Amino acid sequence: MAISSTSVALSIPQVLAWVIDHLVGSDSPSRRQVLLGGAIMIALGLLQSGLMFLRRMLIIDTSTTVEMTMRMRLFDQLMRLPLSFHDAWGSGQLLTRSTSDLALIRRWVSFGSVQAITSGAALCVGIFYLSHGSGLLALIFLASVPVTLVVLWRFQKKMKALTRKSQQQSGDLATKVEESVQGIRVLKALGQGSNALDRFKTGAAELMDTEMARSRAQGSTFVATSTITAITLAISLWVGLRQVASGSLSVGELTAFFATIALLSPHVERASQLMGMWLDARVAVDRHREVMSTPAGENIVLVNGATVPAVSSGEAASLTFEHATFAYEDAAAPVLSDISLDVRPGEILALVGPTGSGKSTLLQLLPRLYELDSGSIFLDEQDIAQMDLPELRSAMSIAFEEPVLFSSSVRDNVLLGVNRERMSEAEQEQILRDALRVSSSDFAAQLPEGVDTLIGEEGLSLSGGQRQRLSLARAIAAHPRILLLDDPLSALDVRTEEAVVSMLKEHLRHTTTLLTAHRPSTVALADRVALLENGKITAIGTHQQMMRNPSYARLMMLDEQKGEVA
Ligand SMILES: Nc1ncnc2c1ncn2[C@@H]1O[C@H](COP(=O)(O)OP(=O)(O)OP(=O)(O)O)[C@@H](O)[C@H]1O
Repeated sequence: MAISSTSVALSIPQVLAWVIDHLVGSDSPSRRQVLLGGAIMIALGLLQSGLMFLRRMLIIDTSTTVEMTMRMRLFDQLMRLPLSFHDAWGSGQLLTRSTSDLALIRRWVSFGSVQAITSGAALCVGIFYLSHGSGLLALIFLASVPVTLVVLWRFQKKMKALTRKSQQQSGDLATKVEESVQGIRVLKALGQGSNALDRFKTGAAELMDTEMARSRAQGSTFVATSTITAITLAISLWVGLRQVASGSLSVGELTAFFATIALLSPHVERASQLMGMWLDARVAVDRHREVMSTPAGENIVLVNGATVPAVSSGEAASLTFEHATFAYEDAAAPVLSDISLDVRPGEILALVGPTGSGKSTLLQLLPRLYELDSGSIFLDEQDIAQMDLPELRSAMSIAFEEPVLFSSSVRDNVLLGVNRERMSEAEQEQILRDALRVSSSDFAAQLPEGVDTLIGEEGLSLSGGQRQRLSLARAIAAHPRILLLDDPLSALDVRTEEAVVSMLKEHLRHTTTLLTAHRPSTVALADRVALLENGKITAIGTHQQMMRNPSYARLMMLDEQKGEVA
């Protein structure tokens, strides 16, 4: 459509030449000839408009589909990428890559690429028509093309670096906004709002400088290409008039030449703008590829509708660690080294150790949020490294130290890991009630709309303890074969903790549970305790046996004292 409409537009000057040479130049043009000339020009104009309309209609669907597909694939990739990737990337960078970068790509697909085709076609058809009239004039125009290309080549070299810088700075700025909004309470409480604003201003000013440099480069290139076009026109006019005077060119042909040039020059002048748009899209595609080409390895979410299996309940499983060693990326030393440990089916094992000893890390190795560097972990007799991730993860659920709730109802948050499709409403209701009861989340019934109250970022704010209890309810609701609890009761008062501990103990009889704990009252849940020090298990036994271990006794006593003070 683009090529057709451009060809039609460029054929109008040819009709104009015929009108001038045969009608204006003739002594007595017939009424029929005048009407025919006018009718042909109007018909061509209408045809061109119709083709342009179709061109726009056709590209809308394609460009929005391209954008949506890329966005979905990016989100899918983000879900699959390992935690080590997310640890290293700022959230703002991922945000801009999934929003504004994709909008730049859509702009190129829907407008830039079509414009490039239109300009290319215009130049080819235009040069054909120009050479048809006067070869010399066509040569003058052609001579300006390499000069324009050199200007554009220099422009794109400069512009590419600036475009990359600008998109990177936009991402950094988005990260700053995200962090400040997330940490708004800390900033306000510490009176750091103005400092945060200063940091933001610095980032915004840097982005503005880059954008100004881009605009300057674009502006000066526009001036340069326009000047080249103007000089070409001036030379053509001088040569053309001499040719008309000498009779080697008709007035109609000269008029057609200038009418054609008038149609071509916006394409040449707009070349820098088009190139800017192309570079925007190209850099955005490179940035998109950076995320997409990172090996994901997690076959868990599929764009085409396959769903992740929910947590499946079943027999409690045994867990065996054999010389498991793990180091975070770029860390000098392993966080966990040579861990060997047996957890029996249905056993509750507490991991106790000083802050930073690697307890949370050990829990996160089980669903393979991080992969072991050496050694193995067996679930029953199966090496988890050989298991399908969906199968492995459906055997367990985890409550993290930082309880995360989604913008949804209490019900949806608690039943997140439950396979609701295969359950009746009554069964779901029963599971929800049990999970809320065991986690002592009776406050949910008092919320404005009970368990249907919207919570999370866009809903009602809950206290730290309430969030922690709902997070615990979510972990236990699915009755997993293995339950991982990362200091699940740390935000609860002593009395609530006691109530939860006694109910949990009963509830977890058929679940293998690994929990991290600081307080003796939480350790009371466990059948056995493992002491983790500097990434190694240094002792294991029941709480009573372990109290003979001086390090363990010191840790427990310190925590008991803290509890009493509190
Ligand atoms: N995502 C991460 N990337 C790099 N290092 C990390 C990461 N998470 C934790 N660490 C480091 O690993 C070590 C162990 O952290 P971990 O959270 O497992 O300790 P912990 O025993 O659970 O501590 P706490 O009792 O305070 O929760 C710490 O030194 C920490 O700085």
